[in-house]
Amino acid sequence: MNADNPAATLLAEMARLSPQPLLAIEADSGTILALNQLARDTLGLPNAAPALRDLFDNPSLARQFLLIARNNGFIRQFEARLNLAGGQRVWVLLAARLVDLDGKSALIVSFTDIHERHLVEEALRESEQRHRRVLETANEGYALFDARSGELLDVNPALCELLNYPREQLLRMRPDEVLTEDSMAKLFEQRERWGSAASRKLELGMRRAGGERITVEVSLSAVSDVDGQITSIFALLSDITSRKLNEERVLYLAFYDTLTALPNRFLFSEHIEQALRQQARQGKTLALLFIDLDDFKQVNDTLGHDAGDELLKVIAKRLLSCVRASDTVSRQGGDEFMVLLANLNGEADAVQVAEKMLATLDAPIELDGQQVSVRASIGIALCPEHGNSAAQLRRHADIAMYQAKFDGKHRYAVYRAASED
Ligand SMILES: Nc1nc2c(ncn2[C@@H]2O[C@H](COP(=O)(O)OP(=O)(O)OP(=O)(O)O)[C@@H](O)[C@H]2O)c(=O)[nH]1
Repeated sequence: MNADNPAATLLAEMARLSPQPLLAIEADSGTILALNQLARDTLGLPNAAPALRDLFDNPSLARQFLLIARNNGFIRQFEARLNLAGGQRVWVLLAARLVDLDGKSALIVSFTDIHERHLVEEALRESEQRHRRVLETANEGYALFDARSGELLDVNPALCELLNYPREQLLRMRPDEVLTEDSMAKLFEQRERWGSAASRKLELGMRRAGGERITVEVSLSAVSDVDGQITSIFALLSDITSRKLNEERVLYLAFYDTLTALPNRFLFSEHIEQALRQQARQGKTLALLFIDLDDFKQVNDTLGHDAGDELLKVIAKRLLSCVRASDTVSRQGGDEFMVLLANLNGEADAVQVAEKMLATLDAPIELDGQQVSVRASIGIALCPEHGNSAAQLRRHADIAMYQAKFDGKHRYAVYRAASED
């Protein structure tokens, strides 16, 4: 112990025992004046200590460090990479305080090894930047929104383009300004059930700036905090409007007649099966009416095929006007239509509809300035009287229709067992 200056001896002893590396540096030149054993070992310095700038792997950072310390009198946190013993270069967090040393400014400097943390943070920063670059250049729209308020937190350029809004405007908008009402309800329902799954796919309707409606496929992923609470939702959106329209078109073509927009043969068969099941439960009468236009060929031959098409469309509308919403009018092909009447009390009800159809069709139709008159023959088959299957009913309505043609056209005929011969 230094008997002349016990306090100095104590300080020297404290510095020796400190778990922190400590250095005393001349504030102007950066020359190292003293350092504790831990600093000496960590930095691998010889007894003749070099200047601070030799310790920094970036000398301009060393200059900056000294400047700040001199100006502020202290530095709480300063990240730098130091050259350590054995040639290692390690990230450290430096702290410093300016002190007066016999009229000269000196700095007491300590540092903590943060190499691992720094590398992890750097990797995170890089990965964040990579992800951001992917999102910035992606064709898919991206949105991050608050799980509780639904507020949009982030969007990428593809989403701005998809919805046709500038980024700043989009970020200020409420979800219900871009989502349709049903889609809002769908999303809300999802939110209630978020806990059960980490990600979901939904089809949602959206409105672009200007009002155009689009359909998007949205993949939603929940983002949780350390306590497992869902804080935000990450959404990737792709425009599937044209795919949906194509699907709808394909479905439409499969089930509907493009000329008249009536159900086609295939969809009509489905309706018959359904009606037969209902008939079996309720026991009411079901009627199948087979309608074939009379002498339609003449219309085509005299006025042309396009006029014939127009006529078929008018006839479809007129037939529809004769039935209830729960009945089905279909076009089977050519000039043949079939109508399914459900929940009848008996034959008389079916006959009444057939008579109404004949009368309605009778009214002249104007085509290209000409008055055209179209008539039809109708065959009627009833369930259960004339059969319990779609095939039987079709066959018997067909036979009855030919009976009507045979009897002079422009009339209806109800199937009679004898007429099968
Ligand atoms: N314009 C038009 N004509 C069609 C279409 N499909 C079939 N046709 C025509 O409809 C006519 C049907 O004739 P048919 O049922 O055989 O005979 P019809 O002249 O109606 O005589 P009857 O049935 O005996 O009263 C034919 O000339 C077909 O070419 C169509 O989609 N559009």
